[in-house]
Amino acid sequence: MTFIKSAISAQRPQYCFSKRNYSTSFLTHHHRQSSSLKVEPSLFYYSSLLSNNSRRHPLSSPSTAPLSNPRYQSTQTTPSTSSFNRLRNTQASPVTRSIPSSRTISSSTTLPIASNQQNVNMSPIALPTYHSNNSNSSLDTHFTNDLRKQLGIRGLIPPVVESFGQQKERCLEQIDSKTTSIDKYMYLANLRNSNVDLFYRLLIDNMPKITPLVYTPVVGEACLKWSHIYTQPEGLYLSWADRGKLREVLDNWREDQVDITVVTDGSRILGLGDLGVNGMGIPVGKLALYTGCAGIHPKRTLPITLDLGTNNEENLRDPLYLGAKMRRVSPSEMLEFLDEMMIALNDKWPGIIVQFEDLKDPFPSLERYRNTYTCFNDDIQGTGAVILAGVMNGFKQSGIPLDQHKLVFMGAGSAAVGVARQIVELFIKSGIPEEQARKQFWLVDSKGLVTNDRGDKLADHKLYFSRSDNDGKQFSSLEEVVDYVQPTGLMGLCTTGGVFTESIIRKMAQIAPRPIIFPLSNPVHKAECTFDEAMKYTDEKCIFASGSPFPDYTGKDGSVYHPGQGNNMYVFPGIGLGTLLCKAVHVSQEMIYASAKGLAEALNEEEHAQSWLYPSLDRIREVSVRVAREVIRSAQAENLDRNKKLQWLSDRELDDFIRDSMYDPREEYVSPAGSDVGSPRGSHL
Ligand SMILES: NC(=O)c1ccc[n+]([C@@H]2O[C@H](COP(=O)([O-])OP(=O)(O)OC[C@H]3O[C@@H](n4cnc5c(N)ncnc54)[C@H](O)[C@@H]3O)[C@@H](O)[C@H]2O)c1
Repeated sequence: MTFIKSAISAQRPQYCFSKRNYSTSFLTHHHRQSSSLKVEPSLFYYSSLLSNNSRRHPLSSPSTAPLSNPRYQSTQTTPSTSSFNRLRNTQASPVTRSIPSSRTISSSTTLPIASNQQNVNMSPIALPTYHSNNSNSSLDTHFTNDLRKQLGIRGLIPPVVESFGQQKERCLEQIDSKTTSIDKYMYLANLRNSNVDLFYRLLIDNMPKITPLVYTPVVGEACLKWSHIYTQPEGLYLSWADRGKLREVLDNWREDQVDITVVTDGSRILGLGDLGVNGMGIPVGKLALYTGCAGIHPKRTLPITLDLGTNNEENLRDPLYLGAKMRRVSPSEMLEFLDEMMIALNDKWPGIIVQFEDLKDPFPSLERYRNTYTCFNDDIQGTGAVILAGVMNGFKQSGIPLDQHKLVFMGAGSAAVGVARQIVELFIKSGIPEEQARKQFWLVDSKGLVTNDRGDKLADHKLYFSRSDNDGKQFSSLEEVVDYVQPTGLMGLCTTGGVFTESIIRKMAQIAPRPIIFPLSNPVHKAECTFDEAMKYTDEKCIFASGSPFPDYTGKDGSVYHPGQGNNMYVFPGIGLGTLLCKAVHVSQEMIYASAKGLAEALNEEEHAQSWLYPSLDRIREVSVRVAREVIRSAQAENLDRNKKLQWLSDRELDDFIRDSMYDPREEYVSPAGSDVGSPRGSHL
């Protein structure tokens, strides 16, 4: 049914809109050729069966209706004291009938495929008789006997009717049987494309095991080999060759509504450098985490990779490289391209959340768009928030008052500056004047301590923390800086493994009773020190978090210590979910700060008792609810929210609403005879 919708919408003329600087060259109406559409009766039968039973959250918009553009349309405030439950009961319009967004199967021979993360040719193509409508498995052992009868597919699936539990068991067995990480990655990619619900059930129920195979670290290897392991399209490529026509390219995406996109230009993928379009694994993986961790519906996510050339010689020489074989366009050309993209995206999907990822220079785009569009940069802001959350808990454990902390940062790139700026916010909010708060930071880069009289031209983003109180002294080594500053905390964001030496760590233990040591560089071999080293050289006193996972440490008395991991997945899914649900106009600095506060407060009693800095990843969906709640409250406080109805909910009611909004594939939604047939939860997202 979804592809029927897609085919119909493909024939609709697209709206034009006028906006300053909008190039008229891509303000065209386009009509698509009508594709031939043959649908067998069973599809309609199944569709009506499902639609008759689908349910919808009363506070939500129908899944087929795009979210209103918060910039142009304000949702009326509901000045009511009614509780969430009253809203639930009284505001529910007669059930909005909609076709479930997943676990719908179709039977067609000449339909264009509507695929979640596939960009396919518009012309009718021959399909197998039973093809998925939305990347779902065409024939699923999950289908009940009744459903198989109704669809006329008896005998085409193995006889047994399986639960998610049984299906997951097989998946896990197959993953374990694969010997290389990349084989596991490819198996999961195939599952994501062939059986969306099962993939996400597997991910949600096995977060610590599956996440590293879907995202970091394995996605790094996948990106390095992307052009060689490629089997099927995922995501959308916006190419330099298509500039001036980006709006038309967006029309090729087969979903009516997209709520969130992750955009990379592949210029700085993880710590691996310029990988060009091979960076597509990053937006694909990150959006899988948006769905897994925060329940943003997979149909409403869009991975985008910009093909603006590559300066990677290997790519340029590789006959199988999947992108344009040209050198990268200039930074100003790239900004022009981004301008067009942002306008086109917001024209096609008003209010879409844009998350920038792994751009070589992430600051210009963030500064340019943060107050105009709903966007954020995870490398700067997400990192800043997640580390701030750990630091908030760490400061409490350190026993040192906030205004007496002195923090040395090894590294002064986007992550370091993002983290330092967030901690400044904390200091300011706690009553420390900004000028004083700023002076509690010492940033060191590859040229030494960042000072005003160092002799080189500092990048703009370093200026805020550049020091002039160094009495003309220049420091070329971290140890000299530590001796001079006597810091209470050491943050490593310099991509250079082992620079927190034994001697430096021991000094930290002499300076502070419980020194904060955060070696945050990824992957593991680039970490500034290991958990083992930090614990050993501080006599097990350090407050520790890393970017990459480290094994537990067993202390001298046999106690087992668990290292904190400042993983961005603690915050970005909740930031996206909160922003989406309250329909925020922008993602403000306050909202980012609030996400950190939400994360810091998400620890349960047991985790607090063990002095953890971050909650268990097993509870990530609950953590995302908490983060989303804080993001929504912050947007409300700044009047950036357009979904005013949420203002009338208590925190508990708001949490319930957030939970109810999350996509969560469940058994009961696929039983044709059951009363609750319909979309998995969160269909309105
Ligand atoms: N949640 C997390 O833990 C998290 C999030 C984002 C980034 N990171 C990690 O942070 C690191 C930095 O990321 P980024 O995006 O800021 O990179 P970047 O390239 O923008 O910055 C690196 C900085 O380190 C400095 N540097 C490099 N070598 C150095 C050396 N030997 N001594 C001192 N300074 C040196 C550079 O001058 C630069 O200022 C990466 O390893 C990344 O994986 C971790």
